[in-house]
Amino acid sequence: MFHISDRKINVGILGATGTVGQRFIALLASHPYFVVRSLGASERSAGKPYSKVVNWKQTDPIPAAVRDLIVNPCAPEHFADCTVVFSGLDADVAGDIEGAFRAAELAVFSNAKSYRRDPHVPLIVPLVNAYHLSMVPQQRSLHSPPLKKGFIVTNANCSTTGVVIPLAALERAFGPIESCLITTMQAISGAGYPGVPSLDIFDNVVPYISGEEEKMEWETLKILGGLSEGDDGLKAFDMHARTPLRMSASCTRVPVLEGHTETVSVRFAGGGSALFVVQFDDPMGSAAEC
Ligand SMILES: NC(=O)C1=CN([C@@H]2O[C@H](COP(=O)(O)OP(=O)(O)OC[C@H]3O[C@@H](n4cnc5c(N)ncnc54)[C@H](OP(=O)(O)O)[C@@H]3O)[C@@H](O)[C@H]2O)C=CC1
Ligand SMILES: N[C@@H](CC(=O)OP(=O)(O)O)C(=O)O
Repeated sequence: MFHISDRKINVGILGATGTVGQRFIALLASHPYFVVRSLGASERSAGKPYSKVVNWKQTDPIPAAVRDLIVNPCAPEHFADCTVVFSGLDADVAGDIEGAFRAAELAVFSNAKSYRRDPHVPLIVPLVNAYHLSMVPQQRSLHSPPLKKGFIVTNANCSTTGVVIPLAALERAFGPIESCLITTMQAISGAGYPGVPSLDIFDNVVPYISGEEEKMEWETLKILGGLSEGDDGLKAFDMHARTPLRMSASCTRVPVLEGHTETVSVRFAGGGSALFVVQFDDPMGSAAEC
């Protein structure tokens, strides 16, 4: 009998020295079929052993399998052994680098925002819209030149991820939502390391996180909306167009180390409303509790 764990898949991590990259390494350390083969970071870290350049912030020690790996520059030729890369790159550089890895026929799963608005890139929260992965063949075929294996898939903003899970469940139970009002209380871990200055966050609530509100409003529509097909035969993300959804988010940062909280108020197109609180421990996407 075939067991998936019999088939090892070599993976690389881009941005391996950062907060998200470290979390990837910790999560993959005892994975049954992903094996971390290559680590990438900036020229500042490249050429040195991982343990010497990383400012390790996880509770468990650096896994033995990666401690002594020499960090590579983020160029596809250093990841020739890999079929998949997970990216925790700084968004300022993720666009070009992830694009080059896709063009080199690697499967790229990114945490950065750079491709989330791309009309051919799925923005996936697995419990909600895994079916959006059906966009991948079109993404490959429209690439110039067309690709056989390369593609990019992104995950969502952490606050978006936490809220779309209950929103999708509510829509399944009670029909389309027509308006949604969210207030977030986001932990400082979401801002990475060193993150928010202590004098700004200690004994305070910071009432604004740059770009966060727009991301929550836009990403929610892409994730909860379906797929439509145009006259040209191309698939498109319909952005909840069949039953328009008005989103309004207000994002704040609170002096909590880990765990975002959000209060959410929704009104259903068919009448009725709901008010709930969602709390999740891991900004990279653990299950939400309502
Ligand atoms: N989707 C989600 O839930 C979340 C997504 N994010 C996103 O993930 C990404 C990483 O965040 P975070 O880990 O906090 O960031 P960090 O600043 O901690 O890490 C950034 C990483 O990018 C690398 N890097 C920076 N510049 C370059 C370059 N020119 N070439 C190659 N590598 C480079 C750094 O390497 P070096 O150490 O050598 O400088 C480091 O490994 C961001 O885009 C962030 O917005 C973050 C939190 C949650
Ligand atoms: N903005 C989130 C983390 C983050 O980096 O989001 P994004 O992946 O959308 O850039 C926070 O500060 O808690």
